[in-house]
This record gives sequence, structure tokens and C-alpha cells, in this order.
Amino acid sequence: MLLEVENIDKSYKKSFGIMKKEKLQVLKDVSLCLYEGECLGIIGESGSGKSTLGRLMIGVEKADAGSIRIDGTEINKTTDKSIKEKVSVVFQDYSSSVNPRFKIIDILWEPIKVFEGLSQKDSLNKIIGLLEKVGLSKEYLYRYPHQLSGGQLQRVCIARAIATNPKFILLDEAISSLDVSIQVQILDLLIQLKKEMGISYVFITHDLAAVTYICDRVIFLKEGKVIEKVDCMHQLSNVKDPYSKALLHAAKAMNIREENYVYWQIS
Ligand SMILES: Nc1ncnc2c1ncn2[C@@H]1O[C@H](COP(=O)(O)OP(=O)(O)OP(=O)(O)O)[C@@H](O)[C@H]1O
Repeated sequence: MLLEVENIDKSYKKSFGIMKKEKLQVLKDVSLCLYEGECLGIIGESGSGKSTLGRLMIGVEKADAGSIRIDGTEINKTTDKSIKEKVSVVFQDYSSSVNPRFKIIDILWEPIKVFEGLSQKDSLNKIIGLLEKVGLSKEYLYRYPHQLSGGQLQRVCIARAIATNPKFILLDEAISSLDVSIQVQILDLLIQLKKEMGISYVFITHDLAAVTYICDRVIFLKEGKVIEKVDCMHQLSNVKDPYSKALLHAAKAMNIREENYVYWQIS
């Protein structure tokens, strides 16, 4: 198993006035796993704890209780940096994810520094190869982020995420800021990369239609708790929890309005 999250609790300090301090429990006894080569969806409404869970999974924050293992190694108890190199992340806000003063070549140069001993020529070829993998030509190399469209810039962020050959990528609302037609293109790119490179994804979203397009399994999160797990997307219409049902109905309603969501697979 690639990623194992077991019985995670997480709370933040919540301040009231000057004296009184309380804790806001954001995640409660959350367990899940991610297998090699799969895409696991995590869906829930705003504030349900999705991004917090994502940050714990990639080791940028620590849980209060429970364990998170990548390839069997507990991420917060190891000093082995190579564990964290197995993980990459793509966020919703592509424009603040990159340094606006860096050209695309510099943005992609950063992550490949982990490959020691690469000549300048090999590095350049690697960067061009990364751009091609995400459907961009080398003409973008010397452009600045503001000279790219949102979809193109998100492609650069994906190129940066795959640069170190990670085992899994956390996609935190990675398509949410894009137009629906561009969302489909980015989802297609992610599906293609998953096949070609054998990468796994954790796909955090509030968009059930996107989940049906890309995910192999999905977990429903509500108020910091896992309330439902769907192990086969064909079973999605059989969800039991009222909250999962409500999300399903909302997504179906959106599907009727959005002709671009032709990939909708729920009966
Ligand atoms: N660093 C923090 N300090 C205090 N509270 C936090 C912190 N990070 C998140 N929270 C709180 O934890 C709760 C869950 O937030 P989180 O961002 O994980 O939810 P989410 O499901 O990803 O929401 P969204 O879809 O709106 O991004 C929210 O109430 C939020 O205000």
C-alpha cells in the first residue's frame, strides 16, 4: 500500500476574545488508504477538513493523533528526506503557486535540482521533456507566468509536480479555478500521466462530476469525519448517507445544466 492514514485527529486553537481559548477539532478519527496507480477522491463541502487532511498526508503539518505512512514509513517519525520526495502537490491557485518573477524554465529548473550531476544541456532537455509531457511546447520556456493562460499555467504546475517522479500527487482543488472546458482537458492530461507514469493521485474536490471522471474510489468527508466510502464508481448512485445523497443530487442537477459534462456516468 502506498499511503496509509490511520485514525487521524487534528485540531486547531480557536481564540475567543482575549482570555478564552478553545480547540476546533477539524479531523476526527480519519482512516483511508491509497493504492499504487489509483486515484482516490476526497469530497466534502467547504470547511469539512479536506485541505487539512491533504496537508497532513504530505507531511507539511502534523496530526494530533494517529499515523500516516508512505510506503510503510511513518512520515512524521522519519528523517529520511526521500520519503517526502515521493509526494508532490498541485493546488487550486496556480498563479500564487509560482514565483511571478521566474520564467517557466526557472520554475521547472527548481525541482530537477534533486537529480545531482545533470549537465546544463541534460537539465534543459529534461525541462523541455516535462513541458511536452503536459502538452506545452518549448516556446513557453522563456515566458513569465502572467504570459500564460490559467490552463497553461496549471499545466506548468503539473509539470513541476511530476518532475521528481513522485509516487503520488495531492491534487487539492486543482481544477476548480478553471473554466469547465479547460477542466476536462486538465483531467484528461492527469489521466494520461497516471497511465504513462503509474502515478497515484489524491484528488480533493467539492465537485462530484469531476470525481466520476477521474477517480477510482471516493471518500465523503463531513465535519471532519469520513461518512461514506465508495470503492467502485459504478456504486456511486447507491450512497446511503443523506449528505452524500445531497451531493450526488446537486452534481446531477449541475450535469443537466452543463453540456460539457458529457462524461457523467451515473445512471
Ligand atoms: N491553520 C489553521 N488554523 C486554524 N483553523 C484552521 C486552519 N486551517 C484550517 N482551519 C479550519 O479548519 C476547518 C477545515 O478547513 P479546511 O481548509 O481543511 O477545509 P476544506 O474542506 O478544505 O474547505 P474548502 O473546501 O473551503 O477549502 C475550517 O473551519 C478552517 O477554518
